[in-house]
Amino acid sequence: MLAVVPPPVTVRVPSKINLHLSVGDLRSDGYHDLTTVFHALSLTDEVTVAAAEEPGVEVYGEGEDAVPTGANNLAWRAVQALAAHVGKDDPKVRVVLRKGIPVAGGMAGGSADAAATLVALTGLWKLDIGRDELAEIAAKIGSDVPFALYGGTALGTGRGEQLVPVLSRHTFHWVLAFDQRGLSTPRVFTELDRLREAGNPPRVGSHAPVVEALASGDPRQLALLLGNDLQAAAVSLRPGLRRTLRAGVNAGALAGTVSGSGPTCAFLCVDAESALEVAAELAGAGVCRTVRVAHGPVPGARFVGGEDLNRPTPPPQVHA
Ligand SMILES: C[C@](O)(CO)[C@H](O)COP(=O)(O)OP(=O)(O)OC[C@H]1O[C@@H](n2ccc(N)nc2=O)[C@H](O)[C@@H]1O
Ligand SMILES: Nc1ncnc2c1ncn2[C@@H]1O[C@H](COP(=O)(O)OP(=O)(O)OP(=O)(O)O)[C@@H](O)[C@H]1O
Repeated sequence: MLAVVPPPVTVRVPSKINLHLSVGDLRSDGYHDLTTVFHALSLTDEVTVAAAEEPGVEVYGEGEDAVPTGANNLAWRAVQALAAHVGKDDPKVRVVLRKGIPVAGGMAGGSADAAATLVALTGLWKLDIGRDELAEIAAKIGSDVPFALYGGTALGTGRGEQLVPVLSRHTFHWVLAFDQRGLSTPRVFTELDRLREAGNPPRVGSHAPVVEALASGDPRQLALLLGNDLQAAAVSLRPGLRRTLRAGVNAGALAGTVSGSGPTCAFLCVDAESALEVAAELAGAGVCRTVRVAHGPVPGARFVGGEDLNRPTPPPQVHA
């Protein structure tokens, strides 16, 4: 009898920025308590999973050479975590990543791929597992993985894995400046600890005003409130980011912030038209590798129709 091979499954997954990121002290488990407002952006990765005799990971697109394809790829860790959860040993799966999210850019690209892989495998393996059960598996893979499952705008606490949705009435328009190289997340947290031991870098206040600004939907109000405790550490490790942040505001953005652990800078613009103008001017300013426009909030990891494993990666929008 012929075995029936299920068709490949593709999932699109958003990147994130942190509109507000307050970092507490170092915990005994090596993590820091956080309070953060996550915001999912339309800059996405696509993940296809397919049954295959030769299991493994393939990576195409943004930063493909910097992404491991072995057991430490976060997408492969998701395959193993879900397989263990449902008692499948030796999962025969091929995972194809089409990356649009910058690698080690502070936009949770690897976490996004892990979240997308979990969702895609529920389709491939026909599993009846809801988002909340997937989120528990996701949190074991990384602090940012659960948010990529839900998307939207959410308040994150704990390591960032405990989530509550936040009402956001408006589509906000962003310009993203990718840096030449990535930054290691643990290194940026360690640099913040060092800066705090040496002095008193500024700390962001409460997240409450950011939540109010999101409910009002006014980008000008939100722009005044963007804040990230990791920004001082990212700038300390990559001083050129100061120039990038200034250049975005000089180009007409309402405000700029380092995204998460950096080095990507996110600039909030008044509307879609302004974002295109800011992107064009920033691309010409010579302060970053590549510029993209994006909007948020957008939903979390979602199935995409029309499977084709050989589909090329979409071209970038604006180049520096
Ligand atoms: C900077 C953020 O992107 C903000 O959303 C996240 O906190 C980072 O999340 P992530 O990349 O999923 O991080 P994980 O893979 O969980 O952790 C990587 C490393 O970052 C540091 N880390 C991460 C999260 C956290 N709350 N405290 C930390 O100190 C730890 O050294 C940890 O070993
Ligand atoms: N699927 C993946 N995509 C990108 N990087 C991956 C992946 N799997 C493992 N990695 C490794 O993880 C490192 C961090 O990648 P990632 O792109 O998730 O960083 P990040 O966006 O700064 O993360 P975060 O914002 O969650 O801190 C990379 O340098 C790479 O070596």
